[in-house]
Amino acid sequence: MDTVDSAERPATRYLAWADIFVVVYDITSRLSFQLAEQFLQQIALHQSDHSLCARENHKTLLLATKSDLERYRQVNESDGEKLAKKYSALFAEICATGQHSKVLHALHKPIEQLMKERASKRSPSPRLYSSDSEIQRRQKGFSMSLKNVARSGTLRRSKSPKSAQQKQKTGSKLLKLFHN
Ligand SMILES: Nc1nc2c(ncn2[C@@H]2O[C@H](COP(=O)(O)OP(=O)(O)OP(=O)(O)O)[C@@H](O)[C@H]2O)c(=O)[nH]1
Repeated sequence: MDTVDSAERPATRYLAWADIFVVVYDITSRLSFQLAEQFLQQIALHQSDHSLCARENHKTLLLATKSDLERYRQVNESDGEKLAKKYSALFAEICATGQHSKVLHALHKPIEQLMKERASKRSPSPRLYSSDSEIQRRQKGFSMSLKNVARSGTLRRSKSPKSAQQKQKTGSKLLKLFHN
């Protein structure tokens, strides 16, 4: 995701649906590092309260770019690592203009981890996932509601002969009128 767009809407709108957050800073800019921490804080806050979130869990990757510009470095690699650790994020220093394989590897890691975690949480069979007692409870609840429906139907049906008689009476009155 790119949190900067032409509409200048708040970046927090991504928090509800994102599976993976990639927070990028520039090693030649201390300010970008500080901003990265602010984003990490927002993500951590969101993760502690899932009430607005449709996702089960997330992964966060803290990505430091411009590792080729060593002479302009303002943020040590260890500072990046520490920050990532503080927010339980993955960390990588990359150079966008250099080896693409390193960039790809860094981006692939959180995807891989998330998929593994979700696969291990998912049950191989839905029948095994719900306990037998849970299934029985649901079946009991269902049959109870069926009984209630049937009961209310019987009540209605007990009223219906009366109304059928009334209909018949009205019909015969109308026929008499026509005959007359
Ligand atoms: N040398 C070097 N330059 C980079 C690297 N990553 C990005 N740049 C350069 O930094 C500038 C900004 O890169 P962008 O990817 O546009 O950064 P951004 O933060 O998305 O910028 P905005 O879209 O303007 O907000 C461009 O000129 C890039 O070529 C890197 O790893 N090394």
